[in-house]
Amino acid sequence: MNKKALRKEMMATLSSMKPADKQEREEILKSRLLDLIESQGIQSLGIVLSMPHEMDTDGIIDHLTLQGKVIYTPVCNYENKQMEFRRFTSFDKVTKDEKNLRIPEYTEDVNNHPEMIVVPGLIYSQDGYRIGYGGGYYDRFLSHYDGLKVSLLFEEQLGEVIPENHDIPVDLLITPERTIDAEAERKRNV
Ligand SMILES: Nc1nc2c(c(=O)[nH]1)N(C=O)[C@@H](CNc1ccc(C(=O)N[C@@H](CCC(=O)O)C(=O)O)cc1)CN2
Ligand SMILES: Nc1ncnc2c1ncn2[C@@H]1O[C@H](COP(=O)(O)OP(=O)(O)OP(=O)(O)O)[C@@H](O)[C@H]1O
Repeated sequence: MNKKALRKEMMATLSSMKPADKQEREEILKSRLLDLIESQGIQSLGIVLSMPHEMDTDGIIDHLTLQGKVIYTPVCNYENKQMEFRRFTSFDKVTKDEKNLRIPEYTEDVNNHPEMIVVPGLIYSQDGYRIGYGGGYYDRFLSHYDGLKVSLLFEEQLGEVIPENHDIPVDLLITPERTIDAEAERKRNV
């Protein structure tokens, strides 16, 4: 199957998850991520404002904002294909971009080097390679980023991903069941 068909299939799988079941697993993912942030002493992080079929990030963002962590969310420039991370302060100060994605209202407070970035995606291999939504926004961005890269996913999203030249793998994969040290998997595979 090509990447486009794989994306479509995974979107359908995610959309067909029973809401109660999805919510229960998201709660586990949330607490696993919060534990990691705590144990690593992370103060600043980049994370998406989720779309309906995605892993819900609003609860995570709420919790971290209350803890005083500094949150940045992505804003895409669809012309030059670049992405930057803008400071998020409140859900009252969120607007929509031209593709209907939620973004923080304009602020000059941009930080492209938060300590951790939660990287979105549809399909992941155990060694941290990823099929995203196809813009290449994260791959381009991550080529200049050297902090901790973490992804949150359901077990159903683990599969085979054939790495391409520009693909930047993540360091850790968190599922409701386990945390996979993707970097160690890569070392094991060479
Ligand atoms: N919630 C959330 N925000 C996010 C992402 C994400 O995965 N989730 N992104 C993660 O990268 C970035 C946005 N990614 C995008 C990827 C592709 C297109 C896009 O141009 N889509 C085409 C259709 C592509 C297709 O053929 O399926 C379009 O809308 O015309 C837009 C945004 C930043 N913000
Ligand atoms: N570092 C880069 N420099 C230039 N072009 C890139 C880079 N990374 C990705 N691209 C281009 O972006 C397009 C989409 O890439 P790809 O299919 O790997 O996206 P993806 O991994 O699904 O998305 P994302 O990285 O946004 O989650 C491709 O045409 C690819 O060549």
